Amino acid sequence: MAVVLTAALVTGVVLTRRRRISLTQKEERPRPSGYQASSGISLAPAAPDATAGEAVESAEVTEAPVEHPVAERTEVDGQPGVGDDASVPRDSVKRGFVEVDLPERASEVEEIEPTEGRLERLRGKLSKSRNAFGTSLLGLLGAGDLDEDSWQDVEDTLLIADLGAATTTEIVGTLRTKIAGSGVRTEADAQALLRSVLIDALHPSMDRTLKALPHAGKPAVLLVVGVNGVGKTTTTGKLARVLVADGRTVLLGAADTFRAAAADQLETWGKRVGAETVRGPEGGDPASVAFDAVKRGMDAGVDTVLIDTAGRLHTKVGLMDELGKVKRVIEKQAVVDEVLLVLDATTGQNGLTQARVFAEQVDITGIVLTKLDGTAKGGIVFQVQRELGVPVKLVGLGEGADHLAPFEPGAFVDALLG
Ligand SMILES: Nc1nc2c(ncn2[C@@H]2O[C@H](COP(=O)(O)OP(=O)(O)OP(=O)(O)O)[C@@H](O)[C@H]2O)c(=O)[nH]1
Repeated sequence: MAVVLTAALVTGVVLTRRRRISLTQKEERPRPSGYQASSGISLAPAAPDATAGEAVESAEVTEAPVEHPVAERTEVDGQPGVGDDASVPRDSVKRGFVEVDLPERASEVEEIEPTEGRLERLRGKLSKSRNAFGTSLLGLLGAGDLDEDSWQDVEDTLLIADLGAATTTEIVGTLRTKIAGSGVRTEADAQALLRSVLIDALHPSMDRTLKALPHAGKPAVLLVVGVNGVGKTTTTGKLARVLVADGRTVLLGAADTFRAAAADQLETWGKRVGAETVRGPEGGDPASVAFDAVKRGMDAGVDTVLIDTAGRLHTKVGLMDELGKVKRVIEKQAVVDEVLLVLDATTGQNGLTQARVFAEQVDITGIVLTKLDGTAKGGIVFQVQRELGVPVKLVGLGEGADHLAPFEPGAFVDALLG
């Protein structure tokens, strides 16, 4: 009796539990409305209005029956089958080689952003300089009558933004004279005045064209120099892209023989735009690599040879002499059209010291100011041109492959003033 009762009790408990379990509602997962990649990236169709027509066309293409070379098909119903279940008998004619059109060879060369209007497009990258510079200056000048303290603030703002003492004194002097003469009543007046004074201080008449086109049947040769880590290799690579985008053929010379990684880095940039890179053995003579690169460039008939040199501390006399040698050796067979000095805008005054020493060693024809995106001291542009009498030709505004812009005083000042 006890056994029967126990058995009935156990069966009852189990049935109750089962019922309870079966009563628990299965959690319904929301059904994805479209295709969901397993990595969690949600894929969405393109914006409807812009590509509506295309979307319809492609849908039609997808639904159209796929054409098979019917004559050569052996299966008839398209269903898989094995052994005796196969829809195609074993002894039927075997499927032969079917010619399939291969897709056109994918180009390894990347799309390059047009160079025109880059400074305008990248103006947001100058936001640090704009905040430290334009915003406060406009606030001060637009406030109406300026007392001595306000003028002191204007001066301080320019100095903090790295315009240097001489440029600052000049700009403040001009502003004072012009404001005394015409008066500034609104912020718009202040903006217009400041704009014209700053543009003038950037010497807009300086020749900023990059001498990078072939002449007398020989390629243009550009030498890229500067201290370590300023962005020489990156700039050389970005410059190659600018030229290729313009339809030019380019050859790169890796005259940085100190670091194999530097030559690898340059070669990678070259591959991305389909440009050949000439490099030498690690620790080899950079002048000889530069010579070989120019020779190869002439033989191959390219438009431009870009030579990236090793970063050298301007305080090391031997290395600076070596730079002079690189240039002289190239000149045995071709003219060096540009010597571009790359300066890191974030280093401020130190950049100027470097510039002076490099200028003593080789004739600098243009300055590339890199990393302007990472500093509030965009004013260095004013100073470096004044000190060297050499135009800033290009500015680096980021690590992106196309973050190199031609320097245009008007667009630059507009970006600073917001
Ligand atoms: N934010 C920013 N970074 C830059 C810019 N230009 C270069 N860089 C970065 O600066 C670093 C150094 O650049 P490199 O091109 O290797 O410098 P380098 O002068 O060739 O260096 P060495 O060969 O060691 O002398 C890299 O991380 C670049 O991505 C720029 O305009 N903006």
